[in-house]
Amino acid sequence: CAIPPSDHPTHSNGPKCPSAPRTPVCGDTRMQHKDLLLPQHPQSCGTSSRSPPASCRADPSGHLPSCITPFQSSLLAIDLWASKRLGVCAGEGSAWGSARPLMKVIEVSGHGIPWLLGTFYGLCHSDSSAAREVLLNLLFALLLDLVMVAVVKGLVKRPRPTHNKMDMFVTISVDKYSFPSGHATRAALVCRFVLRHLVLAVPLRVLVVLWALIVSISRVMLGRHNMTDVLFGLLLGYALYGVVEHCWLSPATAPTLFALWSR
Ligand SMILES: CC(C)=CCC/C(C)=C/COP(=O)(O)O
Repeated sequence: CAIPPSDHPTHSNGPKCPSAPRTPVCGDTRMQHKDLLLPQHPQSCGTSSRSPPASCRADPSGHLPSCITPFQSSLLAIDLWASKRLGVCAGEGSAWGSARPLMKVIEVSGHGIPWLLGTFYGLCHSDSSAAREVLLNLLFALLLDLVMVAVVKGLVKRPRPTHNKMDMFVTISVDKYSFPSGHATRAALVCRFVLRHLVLAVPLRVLVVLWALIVSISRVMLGRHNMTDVLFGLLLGYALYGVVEHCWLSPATAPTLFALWSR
């Protein structure tokens, strides 16, 4: 990676930022300011639209944490650069653009709508009380996941990568933000849930784990997310399963809810 002189953090008509890191440029994957967390505050140091220094974006009235260190901003820069390189299905003209339709099928397999509708359908049509208990808890897990992801996205407000084409199947307003990946949280949560509560043969268990990994990797390949969005999403989904397990709904703990679904 080279650092072009034009990206030096001192701007001719703005405040000087001597300690700010410069932005690496590799091939045509130059990072832009909007790739970093948030829209810039007008008073913050880097007023240029070209790679302003991350540490100068620390702004008490803005959305970036004021404590971001040069080390953290370097990690973010690496994340943006590597994610852009890995976004090989971000468009039809991208390096692996022909695989984009397949990636979009994988995307739908991890989308909230099919999971919510499928779980609800199963709940309405299941005859066994044990199956109803598992499905009711899966529904709770999926809703909890949607709420948590929406809250974190709304708080962090990290924009999606600039190379992302916003052509996703059914989104809600916070889905313009990227951190964390809702698909990754759902994949990790559903994977843990299924492995714990469904009796599956080993090859099927392996397939479930592979599905979760493929859904997660496809988020970066499609250009929807940076790697840190997906990694945090996986951790969040994994942790959310712990909450679901802790609050496990049963006829003893939630009798009214179970009465709704009993026949
Ligand atoms: C509308 C419903 C029920 C769910 C939205 C699902 C969705 C579009 C999540 C965004 O996922 P990423 O954060 O991985 O892009």
